[in-house]
Amino acid sequence: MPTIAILGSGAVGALLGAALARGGADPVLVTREETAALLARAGLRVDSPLLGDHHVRVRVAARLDDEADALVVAVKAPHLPAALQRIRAEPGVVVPLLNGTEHMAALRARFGDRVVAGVVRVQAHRDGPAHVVHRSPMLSVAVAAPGAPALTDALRAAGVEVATGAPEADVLWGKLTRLAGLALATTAADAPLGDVRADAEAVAREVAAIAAAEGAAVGAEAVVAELRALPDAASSSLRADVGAGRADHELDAIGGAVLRAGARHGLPMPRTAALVAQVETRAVAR
Ligand SMILES: NC(=O)C1=CN([C@@H]2O[C@H](COP(=O)(O)OP(=O)(O)OC[C@H]3O[C@@H](n4cnc5c(N)ncnc54)[C@H](OP(=O)(O)O)[C@@H]3O)[C@@H](O)[C@H]2O)C=CC1
Ligand SMILES: CC(C)(CO)C(=O)C(=O)O
Repeated sequence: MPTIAILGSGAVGALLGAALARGGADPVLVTREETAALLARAGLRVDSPLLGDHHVRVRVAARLDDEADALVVAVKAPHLPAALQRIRAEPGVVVPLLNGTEHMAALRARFGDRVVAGVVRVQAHRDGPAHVVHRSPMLSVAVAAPGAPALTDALRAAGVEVATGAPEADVLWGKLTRLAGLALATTAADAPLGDVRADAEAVAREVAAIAAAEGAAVGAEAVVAELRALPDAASSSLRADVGAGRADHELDAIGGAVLRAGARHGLPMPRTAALVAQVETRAVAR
């Protein structure tokens, strides 16, 4: 059985850890000391329309000292440098599931070409450190070429939908193009998608142009059609984080990364820039 470590025991890390544990794998969640102690004592409560509502025990540690076949990285971007200090071993493959693109360089500086891009599609949040709430049955992971079979075989066995083999740019920019409009428009207005569809679609078109410049096969109209198919009530974790006054929101990893890439390619990003500025104002005011 491959050894899988997950850095971060939040919404994504805990949900995948719970799925893997229930699927018969023996993952270890690497997380902060206090959280590790609590999870070791109390285990993890999961409310999930996909996995069922259950209580599960998952191994936890505050550091990864032992070899692992795969390391999943599931912390928010602002915590990445500090969280990486906990990884003292050299995992066989490292698959980050962060939103954004710029974490790839930081991870490659540490782990070299063992880093394989990944993204997760899920709507989940934590209700305290030992309780994860999965809000819809969607849970899918995409891992770019050359893949990470030690991880993806175990995820499939645990019932998680997995796609593999697409080029890295398609995986990262495909997710960011789908996310940026939804995240920036809902957060800038502090409103659900139904109230801000025009902004979300305008940003998606601007980001799709960057994705194309980055060599990703991401069709603007396909993304806009997906946005149109989302319910009016759809929202984003960026909106939830900024609304809750969390300092570790991912505006820079999402909007900042998009604007920097736009500047690199000389592409105008007027709607994205305006929404990023509005979110910054909201975040500072809290
Ligand atoms: N939630 C979602 O629905 C989705 C999230 N994502 C992406 O997944 C990534 C993770 O998000 P999410 O799981 O929601 O985030 P959460 O805030 O729920 O969880 C983050 C986890 O990181 C841990 N952490 C923070 N600092 C450190 C540190 N120094 N050392 C070890 N662990 C640390 C936190 O620990 P502690 O428990 O102690 O606070 C927490 O367990 C983000 O990039 C997000 O954009 C992508 C798609 C959907
Ligand atoms: C849009 C969503 C829920 C898709 O996974 C997401 O990634 C986020 O809000 O951060």
